[in-house]
Amino acid sequence: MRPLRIALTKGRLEKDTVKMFQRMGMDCTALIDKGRKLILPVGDGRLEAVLSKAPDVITYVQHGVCDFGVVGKDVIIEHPGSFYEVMDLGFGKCRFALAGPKGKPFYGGYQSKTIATKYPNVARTFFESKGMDVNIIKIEGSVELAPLLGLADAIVDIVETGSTLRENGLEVIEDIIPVSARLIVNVASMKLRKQEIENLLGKMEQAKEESR
Ligand SMILES: Nc1ncnc2c1ncn2[C@@H]1O[C@H](COP(=O)(O)OP(=O)(O)OP(=O)(O)O)[C@@H](O)[C@H]1O
Ligand SMILES: O=P(O)(O)OC[C@H]1O[C@H](OP(=O)(O)OP(=O)(O)O)[C@H](O)[C@@H]1O
Repeated sequence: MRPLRIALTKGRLEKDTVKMFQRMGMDCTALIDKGRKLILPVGDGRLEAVLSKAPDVITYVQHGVCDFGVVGKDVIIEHPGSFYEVMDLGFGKCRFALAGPKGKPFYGGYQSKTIATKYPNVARTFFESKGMDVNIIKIEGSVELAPLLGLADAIVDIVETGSTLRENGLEVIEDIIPVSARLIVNVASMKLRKQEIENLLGKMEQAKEESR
């Protein structure tokens, strides 16, 4: 049988996952010294990590080529799919917020607003819940630029410390929803490799408790 495969969101969440694996007593040398390699053994070789972009983590888990995935709740909300979301991993904590130029009232006025975001579904759902009709423009990164350049009235984006907003003359208008990293599991793997998966989940829970 092939090793259990876990798809990791490259970057921030990958680093926090390595720390979690280390607390679980797993050898992460290959993951740390990975160079440009994208599939790496973890621990004794019964687990391998696949490094990918966040939305692709969901794609690989949903198709069953990876048994697990570590992905932000932000990405799960934006790209819903069929998989089990089994654990809040307790890292990658941030929140979705509506933000705009400091001191400039957002609500009110008759003209419909333009919102820039990397998360159009999240933004649409948020404004629908308020009964507000807005124009949404998809931006791929550094969304804070859009109001500065006059493209948008406000943004819906991830906020952690608030420094990116502050340093660019923006402020939170309203918090939307808290976000953290989640462990997702393929539906068939959960049945077919139940014992191995439950074993690993137990160790992850323990590592999470230890990090508190
Ligand atoms: N400032 C932040 N603080 C904490 N967690 C964050 C922060 N920004 C993003 N995240 C979480 O980490 C995940 C990965 O973010 P990361 O910035 O590493 O990649 P990305 O922005 O999605 O992709 P890219 O490689 O295109 O920048 C996000 O989906 C979110 O859950
Ligand atoms: O509140 P803060 O602590 O400043 O963090 C928030 C910033 O972090 C994320 O950006 P990221 O670094 O992922 O860059 P990108 O969105 O441009 O890829 C997010 O999109 C914000 O820009």
